[in-house]
Amino acid sequence: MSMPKEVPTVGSGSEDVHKIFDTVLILDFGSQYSHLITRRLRELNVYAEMLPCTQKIPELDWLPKGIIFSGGPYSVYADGSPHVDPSIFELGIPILGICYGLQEIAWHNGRGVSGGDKREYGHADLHVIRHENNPGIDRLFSGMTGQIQVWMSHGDMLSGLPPNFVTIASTTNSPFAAIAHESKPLFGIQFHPEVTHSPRGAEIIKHFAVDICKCKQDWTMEKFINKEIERIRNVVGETGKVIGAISGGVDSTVAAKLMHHAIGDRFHGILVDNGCLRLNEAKKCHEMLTKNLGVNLEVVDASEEFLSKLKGVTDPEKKRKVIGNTFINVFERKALEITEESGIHIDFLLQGTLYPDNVGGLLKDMKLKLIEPLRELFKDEVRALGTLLGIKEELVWRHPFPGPGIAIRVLGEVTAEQVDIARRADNIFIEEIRNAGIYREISQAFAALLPVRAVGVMGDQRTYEQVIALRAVTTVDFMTADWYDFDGKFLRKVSSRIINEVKGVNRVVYDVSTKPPATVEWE
Ligand SMILES: Nc1ncnc2c1ncn2[C@@H]1O[C@H](COP(=O)(O)OP(=O)(O)OP(=O)(O)O)[C@@H](O)[C@H]1O
Ligand SMILES: O=c1[nH]c(=O)c2[nH+]cn([C@@H]3O[C@H](COP(=O)(O)O)[C@@H](O)[C@H]3O)c2[nH]1
Ligand SMILES: NC(=O)CC[C@H](N)C(=O)O
Ligand SMILES: [Mg+2]
Repeated sequence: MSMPKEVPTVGSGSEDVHKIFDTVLILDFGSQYSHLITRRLRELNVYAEMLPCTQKIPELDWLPKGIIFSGGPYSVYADGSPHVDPSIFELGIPILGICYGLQEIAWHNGRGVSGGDKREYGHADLHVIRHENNPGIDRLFSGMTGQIQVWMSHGDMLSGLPPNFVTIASTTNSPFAAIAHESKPLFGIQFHPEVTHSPRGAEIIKHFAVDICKCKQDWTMEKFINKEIERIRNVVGETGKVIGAISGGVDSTVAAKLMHHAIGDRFHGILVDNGCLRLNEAKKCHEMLTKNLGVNLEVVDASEEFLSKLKGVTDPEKKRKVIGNTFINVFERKALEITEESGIHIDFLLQGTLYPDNVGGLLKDMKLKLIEPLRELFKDEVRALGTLLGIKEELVWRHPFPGPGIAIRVLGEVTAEQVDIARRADNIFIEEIRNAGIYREISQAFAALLPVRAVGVMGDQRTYEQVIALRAVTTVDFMTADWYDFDGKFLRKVSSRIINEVKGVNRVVYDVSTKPPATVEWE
């Protein structure tokens, strides 16, 4: 569940934004799809924000035009399960409950929810029930009649209709699959309209946000840029300085450009060479960002520090922790150094965090406050933003590269020698993908170095060397992914180049696993 963050953060969502845009507030009960609700609303050009489910509306300094309760992994009737502040139902603001959210509405409005006999996961046929004699009560389903396909993921269900509610849709397993209050703007649906598996889900969300909540559809990327630049200027003040964690990846590049627009040279980007970057990455990024984007960027070579801390570490999560903590140490040291040199105190650290990124726990002890201008956005929105800001296509369409870098692509212990092997193989793979003109068709590609040795023969000599696994996937959102179907000739060429050019490798394999059950990365 999204809990309030442990670090002070100044993401989007200062009070002024609510003066400009009508806002739908999503109260998050921890569903894996909560952020997709925000996403669907923004596709309608409706501004949306998500807060923890326990948020009390009177404590906000703005009022949402509508509220959506997300789904969640809990059961409303269980001890300790999360609940909204009950006064929320008295505000007169339209509410839509999704899955757990529906159950929460029923639970607060005097009706039981219980474990059903049958769980419903996957597709279901929803029978829409029209109410000719009660016009408007079924307007969530305007223009829909008969059966529509929806996607379900629940085990609990309403054991009856709460007083003053009517049923507006049902399925064979859920007699109260959608309900509406007779006089108040309260709606609940058992299915998930936010996932693409509910083909008419976006329409249902539109009916709620636009027809029921009367939200204006005026949220655009251009407005986002202006709002964000103004917000950054307000937060940072006229003389404040910001340092930025810049990796050369899409997200931090776009964030840096935005920051540069907002405060110019008072922004100081820092690219940390953690010893696990791609081949010549630090140098290439430095050139691209300073020359093409005019961003003030310094490369800090901390590779020895990172590699020495990674010594003996083989567990993937431990690698991430070590690297995350070392990043923080480097940034804090750097901030102090700049303060000592210039006498200007540095309060802020810019990060290219996106909506679906999970930055959790790591930053607990950090003294710098985070500025995360892209916190609200998804990858494709960031690419659209980058394009609007005039960033070159080559940069905007780079494949994502994880913060821990090659450290999680060298399976087992990370040493400079192992990173070097993986990095050289990776470089050949990506080079050939670019030469073949298929870079944009692939969402992400890389080489991983396996910690096993295999027997081979090279120039009549027996070899006993390591294996490179190539991975290339296509995906929309990185939640699910498919392997890319290269032709044999291409793979033959890459394999031959890697085995010939990269010392220490005598075998290349291609990973043909989908996500799920595999992940994109090998660690
Ligand atoms: N080597 C690095 N030096 C400085 N900051 C870094 C480095 N690696 C990652 N970061 C910070 O961590 C954030 C998260 O990394 P992430 O890989 O998700 O984003 P990105 O590198 O900006 O974009 P992309 O997803 O395209 O790789 C970055 O936006 C950046 O702020
Ligand atoms: O910044 C990052 N730090 C990490 O620790 C990390 N682990 C995975 N990834 C990236 O997330 C996407 C999905 O990866 P998985 O299928 O392996 O979880 C892919 O794009 C991965 O590259 C990371 N990015
Ligand atoms: N996806 C959900 O919101 C599930 C809600 C509840 N835990 C159920 O199983 O019915
Ligand atoms: Mg990256």
